Amino acid sequence: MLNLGLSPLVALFDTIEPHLPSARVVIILVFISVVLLSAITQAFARRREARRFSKLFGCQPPPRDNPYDPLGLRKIIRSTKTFLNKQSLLTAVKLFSEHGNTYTSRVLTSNVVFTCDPRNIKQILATRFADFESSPLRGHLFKPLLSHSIFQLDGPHWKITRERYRHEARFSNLRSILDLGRQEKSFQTLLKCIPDHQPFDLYILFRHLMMDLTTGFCLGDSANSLTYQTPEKREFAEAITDIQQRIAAGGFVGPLSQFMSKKQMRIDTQIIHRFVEKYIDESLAKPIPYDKVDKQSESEGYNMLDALAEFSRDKLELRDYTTTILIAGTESTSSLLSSVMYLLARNEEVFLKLRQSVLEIVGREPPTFTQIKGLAYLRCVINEALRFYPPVPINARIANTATTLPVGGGPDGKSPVYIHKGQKVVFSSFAIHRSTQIYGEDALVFRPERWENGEALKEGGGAFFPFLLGPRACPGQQYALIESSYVIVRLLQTFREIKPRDLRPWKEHMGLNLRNDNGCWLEVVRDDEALA
Ligand code: HEM
Repeated sequence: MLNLGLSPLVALFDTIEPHLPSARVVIILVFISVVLLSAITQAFARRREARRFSKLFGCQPPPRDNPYDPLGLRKIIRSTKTFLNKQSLLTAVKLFSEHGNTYTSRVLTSNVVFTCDPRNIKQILATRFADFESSPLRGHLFKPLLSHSIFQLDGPHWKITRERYRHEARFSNLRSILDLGRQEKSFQTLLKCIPDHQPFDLYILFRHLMMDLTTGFCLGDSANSLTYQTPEKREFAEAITDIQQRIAAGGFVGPLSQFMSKKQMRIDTQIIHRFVEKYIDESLAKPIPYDKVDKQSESEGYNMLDALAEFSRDKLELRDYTTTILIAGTESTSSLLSSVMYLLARNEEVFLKLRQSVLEIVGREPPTFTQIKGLAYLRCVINEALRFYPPVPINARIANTATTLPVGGGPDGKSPVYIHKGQKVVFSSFAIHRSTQIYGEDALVFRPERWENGEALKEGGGAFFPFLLGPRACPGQQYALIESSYVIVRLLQTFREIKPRDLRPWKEHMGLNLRNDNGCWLEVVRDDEALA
């Protein structure tokens, strides 16, 4: 062997080799370096872009909620604690009063913007609608229950789905889908469950009522939650209630949802899919077009599944479309109904005024569409209940491009705010709806009169959005309003007194929809003149 004088080097290698990191450690180190490098490059690129936006549009950073919390860990612990103590919404209101209507908070590696300024809300939901998305924030939460539902889509696919609800499911023609006969039948069943001279929880009854009405609307068959349920229907109703709570919990814990057990969610999903698919098979077996003779009204016997099956024979698609509405239309409306009755029971003057207007305009008979639309004071009461307890009290979007919010930056909060691609913006209808700047000094008083003559909304859009605003506003808004109005009118025709039977204060319960954790305990007095 040639002696090149390398023996000292070989000896050195022999000494070092056992101490060299294994291949796995090298891979991890390289991975961490790449992540760090890309984070640093991204931070520099963002800083450059922020400077450009500052020059172009005068953007300035908003105040920071947790400047001494670089990883946002304190923020995460605080948010989890307030969520568990059922104080999230009031804490959010407090944070806005401390930092102003727009501020940022560090949450792990990202800077989240929180806003309750109507001008920013209008920008996110309407003016710059195309700059923001929602599917990256919640698409995964609905899996495996839903695959490509409207909740999980943005852009052109979302638009197509939205149009199909409008035209194929006929959401654009309310009178052709809202079956008032079905409403009356379910209302009569509800009445049988309400005891005389005894406290009862109306929230539970409303939840069952809405389950029955929504299954009737979506599948053409009631879940019979208010009466005798077959074991199959009971299992389905329980599964769909349970899964909504799990989806919501996943949303609240954010990235930690990866560590939550998905076992019960999979079981619920199987039950719901099996149940809905049975109706899909039945619907697909019917000849098209479906029999439309012998109907008292355009909407009689309408169900969304049959309407959609006239256009699509795809089982998965039909399952997604119907299951979405079973989720969107049940708890939201029972939450609204409970809030209205909770507030009416505590505001006797409003109750009496509303009852008088119902008896004058509608009388004792079940209301018609036209009569419901003519009940102006009822609309004021519903608006005020939606202002107080919006069923969707908090929401979020993620920017899909570099963009701006019109206000919230700088020491006076008047400058625009730069939003980088991928930045999350959280906005709260609960906070805006309680703002004294918008609703005046009596913002925390239940006063439906503020809605008369559009007085409450003189500030313009963005200050009241229980159904959201812009292209993505709730497509079921009119449906939900007429459906709820029908039930409230019938209750007011039937009962001449409603008394609260729970002295505990209202307490937040955040599922997919907001409700009172203590339910809606009431006692009612029937009007002898009411129709049976
Ligand atoms: C009081 C009752 C209701 C309230 C307060 C309400 C509120 C909302 C809100 C705030 C959104 C927007 C969610 C978001 O994009 O972040 C929404 C979306 C939606 N709602 Fe409602 N909703 C109600 C009832 C209903 C009903 C009865 C239906 C169907 C019959 C329905 C169907 C939908 C659908 C399909 C979406 C998704 C729209 C889209 O992403 O384009 N909702 N709703």
